[in-house]
Amino acid sequence: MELTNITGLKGQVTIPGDKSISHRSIMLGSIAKGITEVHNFLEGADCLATIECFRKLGIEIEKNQDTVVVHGKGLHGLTPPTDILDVGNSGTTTRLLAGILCGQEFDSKISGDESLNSRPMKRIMEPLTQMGANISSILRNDCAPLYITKGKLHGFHYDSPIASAQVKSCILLAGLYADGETSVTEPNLSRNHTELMLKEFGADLMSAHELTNTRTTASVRPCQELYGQKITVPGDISSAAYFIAAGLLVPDSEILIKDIGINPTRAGFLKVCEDMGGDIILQNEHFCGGERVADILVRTSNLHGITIEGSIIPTLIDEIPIIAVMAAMAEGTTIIRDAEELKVKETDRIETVTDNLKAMSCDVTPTFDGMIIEGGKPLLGATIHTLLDHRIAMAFSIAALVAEGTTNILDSDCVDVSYPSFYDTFELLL
Ligand SMILES: O=C(O)C1=C[C@@H](OP(=O)(O)O)[C@@H](O)[C@H](O)C1
Ligand SMILES: C=C(OP(=O)(O)O)C(=O)O
Repeated sequence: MELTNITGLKGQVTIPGDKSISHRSIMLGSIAKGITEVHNFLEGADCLATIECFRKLGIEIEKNQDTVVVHGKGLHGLTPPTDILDVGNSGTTTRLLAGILCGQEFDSKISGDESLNSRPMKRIMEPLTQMGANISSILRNDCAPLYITKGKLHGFHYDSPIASAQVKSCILLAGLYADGETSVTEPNLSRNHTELMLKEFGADLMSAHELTNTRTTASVRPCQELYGQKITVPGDISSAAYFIAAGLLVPDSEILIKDIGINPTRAGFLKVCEDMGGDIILQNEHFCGGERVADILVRTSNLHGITIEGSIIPTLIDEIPIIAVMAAMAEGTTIIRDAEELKVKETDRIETVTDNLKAMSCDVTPTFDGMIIEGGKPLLGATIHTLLDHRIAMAFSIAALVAEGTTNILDSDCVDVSYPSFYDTFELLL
């Protein structure tokens, strides 16, 4: 995809459904009793992989336009898959599905693409094994393919060394099949979509803000059944982030982005935009199925560098590539630290972000847990090596809109993983 700089992005856009919530709607819908109707489901490759996995586990899932109907068969209604479960590029599918499969009576195997099969799975294998699960890495390298056989899960408390919603959710979902209470404490609060949705489905769950002892513990008790729900998935803040950044950076722009999920455990990006001096206004705030939603009005702004560290990091982890692009255009220095998790995403995002920013003539230094960006110098068009990482493709497409000359985004089709219509949305604003 070749892109050049532009001015004056104007108009109103809606953004496809949230990826994290779409995954969870299929998973919980499948193990709940009765029908779950999901509106504004994200038809990205990752979420479609989740649908295919649950179909292989015997669940009927109908898909028409943006509505998905899941015919849930109850907590113990999944049936043995006849084939390996292919999770494609999706870490979320892998780790949450593994939690559910550890509670089943049958054997299963999970595998994905080359990037997925190189991502760390010890982070779930270790606590699941402590719970009594039988889960192993087939190649004995602590990565997928994973092999799961019947175990006997017992209630368990896990002190997670990392703030990861995938680890937390995996343990809580396994906890639905345990013989007692299961709880997870994380060093900082990660996105709590699993906790919110489990509650909607009738689980006996206490989430972080309700427990007085610590803000970062969630616990679940076994229950008889979950019950199918009607879910409207809010627009994905991680996808909206590219258009918010475009609105802030592209001269003479004003964009209204409708119905975006702004769950505080997820929307750290909005605070960063404000702290950098961005002109952002939230309108029409309301709740939808336990999730906070708003319209976001953004106008071109002069940004300045800031330091981003500590407990905000898990609330914006997927937005760091686009934050880095904003930092390159902002006056002064931006420091990002405590973000070592970036190394184990679809690519090592410390490396892919800093390599590509350097290619665009930005003064950036990678560090062991983040990066230091000296902003304010013009970016120059370049060839961007996405390494098939969707977030890199989208973040550098925005950089291309404000860079001098032409930028060539290699393998730009990888946006299909989380936002197949990404380039079409742009057309609406030109
Ligand atoms: O739970 C989720 O839906 C996700 C959690 C995050 O991963 P970690 O839990 O590994 O940090 C995030 O990076 C990923 O895109 C989606
Ligand atoms: C890291 C991501 O997703 P996952 O871990 O589900 O592959 C992402 O979407 O940026």
